Amino acid sequence: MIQTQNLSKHFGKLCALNNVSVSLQKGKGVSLIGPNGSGKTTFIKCLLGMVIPDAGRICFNDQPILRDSWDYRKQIGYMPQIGRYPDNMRVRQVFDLMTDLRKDSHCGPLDEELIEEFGLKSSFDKPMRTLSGGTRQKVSACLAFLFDPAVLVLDEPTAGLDPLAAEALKAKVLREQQKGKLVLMTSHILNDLEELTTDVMYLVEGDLLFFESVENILERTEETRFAKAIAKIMAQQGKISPTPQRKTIAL
Ligand SMILES: Nc1ncnc2c1ncn2[C@@H]1O[C@H](COP(=O)(O)OP(=O)(O)OP(=O)(O)O)[C@@H](O)[C@H]1O
Repeated sequence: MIQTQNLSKHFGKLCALNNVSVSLQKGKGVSLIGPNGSGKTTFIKCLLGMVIPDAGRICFNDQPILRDSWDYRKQIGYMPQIGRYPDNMRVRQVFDLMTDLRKDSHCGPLDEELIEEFGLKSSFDKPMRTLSGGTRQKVSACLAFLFDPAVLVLDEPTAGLDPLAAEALKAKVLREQQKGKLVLMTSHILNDLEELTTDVMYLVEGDLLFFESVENILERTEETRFAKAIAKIMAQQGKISPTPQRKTIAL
């Protein structure tokens, strides 16, 4: 569904992504894991066309993504780490605006399941600037699912959500995955990823350390729990490079 080949991105001298090649398939729950600053958000933004890679190729449904051909993005629902919205717009207006922008390309029914489950309609008349951080996250989550996209990209989806809302979101992600959608997500809360993950994409300092199924990871770490297995890998990784020297390029 999504393939990257030798994807690289530098910010000045800093190498944020270094020759990353992966294949993300439909029906999978891919967790993008790695220490702070390892390139997770940069990778996601490259897929979404929000960051332009310096080198490499991205294919969506076997078609290479070319500059200025953004149509594929309609098939991706994106929940950003921090959702930014016009402060004075009411929640209802944000949803109306998004629906209006998509009315020519989206003809199926809107997926309002999460709006109902979060009870978000009770906040529909509130201006965005007055929302709590968690409610703002709920708006971002509901928008990501609204147009029933084939791919969901969720950057720290449960951060700031109360436990009930986090569980509702996880159950929704699982249902969509079971329908055959591809879900790519990041989180530092490994327990939140446990039920949703089929494969792990592990980045360190812009390098893809491994892309591996959960079964393989459990087997090679001799652990039964996903969170423990990943923590073990992270600890080993920390021992290998206790004072990480970020790769830079000579300009
Ligand atoms: N626009 C930018 N300009 C300069 N440097 C950037 C920019 N965006 C990201 N970086 C740098 O690239 C590196 C990778 O950042 P990125 O946000 O992709 O990491 P991350 O793995 O998502 O981190 P976190 O877990 O903290 O969210 C970091 O060193 C970051 O400071």
